[in-house]
Amino acid sequence: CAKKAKTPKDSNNDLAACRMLLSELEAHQDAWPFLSPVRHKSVPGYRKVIKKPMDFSTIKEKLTNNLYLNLETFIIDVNLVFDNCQKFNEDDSEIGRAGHRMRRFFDKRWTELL
Ligand SMILES: Cn1cc(C(=O)NCCCNC(=O)c2ccc(F)cc2)ccc1=O
Repeated sequence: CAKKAKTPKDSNNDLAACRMLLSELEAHQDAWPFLSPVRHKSVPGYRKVIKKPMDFSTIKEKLTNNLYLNLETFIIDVNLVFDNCQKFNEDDSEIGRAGHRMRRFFDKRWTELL
């Protein structure tokens, strides 16, 4: 089917949805490893292994500075947080488990928006 043209209203709705989703992520009890950038000085190997660090505070900053074109580009950054977490942490670790729980929560919430 033909792509629906994006109106300014659609973009504003996307922006509101991103803000809402981000605030729910930040409020989640398992969000603590993702609230601020990983301090690579105190996490050996992180800077070498993770090429594109991302965290919820950086996403919030990008949202505030209008750097997300739409819901899709926002979801790409949120998934980057969880992909980085899976890459660097064992599944059976505190932070690894938190990452899996947060990804499951996020997938459920944004699909409820569609
Ligand atoms: C995603 N990731 C995070 C870490 C990591 O060490 N992250 C900081 C944990 C310590 N930070 C807290 O405990 C905290 C932070 C904010 C807050 F509001 C309450 C508690 C290491 C590897 C990795 O892949």
